[in-house]
Amino acid sequence: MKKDERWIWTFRYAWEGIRYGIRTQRNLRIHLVCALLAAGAAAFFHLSLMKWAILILIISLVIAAELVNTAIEAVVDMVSPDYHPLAKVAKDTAAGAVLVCAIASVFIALCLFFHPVIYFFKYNS
Ligand SMILES: Nc1ncnc2c1ncn2[C@@H]1O[C@H](COP(=O)(O)OP(=O)(O)OP(=O)(O)O)[C@@H](O)[C@H]1O
Repeated sequence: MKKDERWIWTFRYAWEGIRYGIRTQRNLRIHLVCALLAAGAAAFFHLSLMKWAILILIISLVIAAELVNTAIEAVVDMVSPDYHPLAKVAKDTAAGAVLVCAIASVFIALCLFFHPVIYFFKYNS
């Protein structure tokens, strides 16, 4: 394979990983639905460009954390199919990372939408 063709395959493998995550991880699908709802709300409330940027950043962070969690689960299942306390540590801390990002995303969404929602109901009631 030519060197300049390799980056295309890198994208292809990355896309396969994302598709695998969506296919197998229920939580990832839930995060994606929440992300679509948040993007719809952002469009509805005409969020500023800066707020859009923050929203996209936190959505990407949650989805990336979920994909890394999926990767860690796969590696743990491969190297330690039987119970091992370190396998438990790896899976639980990876899941903890997703939880931290998900909780942060809820608080950030509250900050982003607080004023637009207040103004919307103030001037439409
Ligand atoms: N090989 C193992 N050794 C020790 N504990 C394990 C092992 N596999 C799983 N566990 C424990 O069981 C929990 C659930 O594991 P599981 O593989 O079902 O992950 P999960 O987070 O439920 O994955 P999914 O997102 O696919 O539902 C882990 O968080 C961990 O505490």
